[in-house]
Amino acid sequence: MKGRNELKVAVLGAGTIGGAVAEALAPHGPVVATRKRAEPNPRLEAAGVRLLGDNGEAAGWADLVVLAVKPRQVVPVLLEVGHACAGKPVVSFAAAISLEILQRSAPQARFFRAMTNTAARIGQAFTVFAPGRGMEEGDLRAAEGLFARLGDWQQVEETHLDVLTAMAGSGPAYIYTVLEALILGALRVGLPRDLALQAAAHTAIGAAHLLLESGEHPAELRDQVTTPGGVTIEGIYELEEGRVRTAFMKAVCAASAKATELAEAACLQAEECRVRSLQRVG
Ligand SMILES: NC(=O)C1=CN([C@@H]2O[C@H](COP(=O)(O)OP(=O)(O)OC[C@H]3O[C@@H](n4cnc5c(N)ncnc54)[C@H](O)[C@@H]3O)[C@@H](O)[C@H]2O)C=CC1
Ligand SMILES: O=C(O)[C@@H]1CCC=N1
Repeated sequence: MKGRNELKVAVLGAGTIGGAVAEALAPHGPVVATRKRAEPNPRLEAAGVRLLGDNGEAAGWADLVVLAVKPRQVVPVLLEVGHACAGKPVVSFAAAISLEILQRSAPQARFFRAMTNTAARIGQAFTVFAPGRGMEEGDLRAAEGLFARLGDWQQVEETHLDVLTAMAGSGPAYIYTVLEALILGALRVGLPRDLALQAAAHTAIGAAHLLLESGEHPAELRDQVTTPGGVTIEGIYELEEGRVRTAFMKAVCAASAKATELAEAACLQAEECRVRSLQRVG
């Protein structure tokens, strides 16, 4: 494989995640993207992304293919473009679609199964990935180069990907729920809207950086804020009454269980698609 800067990348499915990936990569090398309807997309075009209407043409042109269609579209798209992906690394960002399904749908391609989040749009995502079988020299470097454009990244065991989908992939939705609630609380007391938003967002950023940089446990860091008989403990007391920690634990468990359920449904769908395509050939 060539170094990332010379790689031609095709993003199949330039929606929320595919669009973010295409935008992040375009300043550093040639990128084409496809969508279901290839209508003009000024934002992607301004970023230098060329839109194509044909997945096979896009994949055939590329050195590295990114798959960012909805999970139910993954197998049909791979059956459509498998020949054009032959001998190439393919990065799938689809939730719940296992390496086994990816590899069986396009056996001649080499797959990475990855999960990222919407902060990829500004290069601040956390991306996790597991490589499939048969990687060639340079594949890992090319994929890591791509993930680095999206933010921080880490290689993980595939078995962790469903729960990481519920954490790193879905996570921004939970954080926005918290931030929205904090803003609403401040509005209720009468803080101006913009000031409430700035205070909530910057406080979340600072708290997350301190957690990563200090290496201290979140409970320890929370304790440092909580003055005996002071202000914070009144807020913490209300949160505990609302069983907020239980609610978040249940949220991650439920989302993770859903990812596993989707993975099981995806296996059945993959089998149905394969049978239908074999019947068409026969
Ligand atoms: N939205 C999120 O926060 C995250 C989503 N993902 C995964 O990324 C994938 C895409 O999700 P979103 O970006 O949210 O969906 P989306 O609906 O915004 O984007 C999907 C795109 O695929 C296009 N598309 C549909 N059928 C196609 C086909 N046959 N050929 C080419 N393009 C086609 C659609 O036109 C659309 O632009 C999913 O598999 C999801 O699990 C992963 C991480 C986070
Ligand atoms: O909700 C979903 O299924 C996707 C996967 C992670 C974030 N969004």
